[in-house]
Amino acid sequence: MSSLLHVRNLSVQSPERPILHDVSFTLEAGQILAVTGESGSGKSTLALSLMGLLPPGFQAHGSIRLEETELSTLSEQDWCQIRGKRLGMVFQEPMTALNPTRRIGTQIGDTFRLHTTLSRREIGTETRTLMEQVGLSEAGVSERAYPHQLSGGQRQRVLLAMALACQPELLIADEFTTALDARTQAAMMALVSRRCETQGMAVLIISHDLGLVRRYADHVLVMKDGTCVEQGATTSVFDAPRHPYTQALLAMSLHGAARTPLTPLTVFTAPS
Ligand SMILES: Nc1ncnc2c1ncn2[C@@H]1O[C@H](COP(=O)(O)OP(=O)(O)OP(=O)(O)O)[C@@H](O)[C@H]1O
Repeated sequence: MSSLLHVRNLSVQSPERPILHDVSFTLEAGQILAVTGESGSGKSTLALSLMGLLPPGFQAHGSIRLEETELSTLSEQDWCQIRGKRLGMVFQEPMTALNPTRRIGTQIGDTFRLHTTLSRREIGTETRTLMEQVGLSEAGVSERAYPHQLSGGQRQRVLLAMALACQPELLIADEFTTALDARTQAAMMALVSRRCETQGMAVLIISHDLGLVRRYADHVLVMKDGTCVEQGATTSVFDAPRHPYTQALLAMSLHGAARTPLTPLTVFTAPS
């Protein structure tokens, strides 16, 4: 079976220095891959590369294939056909991603207006269905509400609704549950997992919360200094980590530091 996402030898250079070095991995439909590692290890840069959203001046080399589409060579016009439709995205800070002057129902509907030919009436129905699925309706949130009238968790649900609207093949989620309470986090992850099971959506989730990674991810990729130091099935990596850095990360999480951003660890590796 060929993979949904196929990343080969991805390297990224900022105007000042190399940021990612030769990162390779695959992700199958219906699976959740968690990318973890200390702050500054390049996790967000990896996510931005996959979405064609690297900052100006950054250069990427290598191959990123979404099924048959090579993403690394797409024009900006082609990217607009893929983002929001085949690739859904959710980030940690919902306030910057939402337009403060527009009602949330309109913003969720925008995704349909941009990527489908649904009628106004159908978009209204789809928007209400999505709001139910992400738990906004149950919380009494109206589609006529503005972002500032919502809690952080509710705004994050709006973003998730927008990301899921067009039933993307791949959802990229960068620390999107980090600021949420445990109950909301579990509800959001349950929804995402359900989409993986029922629609075969694949998820690349960036998280430093090793409890969440262990609970939801099928596979895990551990980053350090822009390099993937270890990857594999979550159970294998957690039960028998091979790299000293992964061993140190797991040991640290056992001591209760899992939900705070991971600060650089000093890991002494025997010279090879
Ligand atoms: N816009 C930018 N310009 C220059 N350097 C950047 C920029 N964005 C990120 N970097 C650098 O790239 C490296 C990787 O950053 P990145 O945000 O990808 O790490 P991260 O693992 O996601 O960290 P965190 O967990 O803190 O979000 C860091 O050294 C950072 O300083």
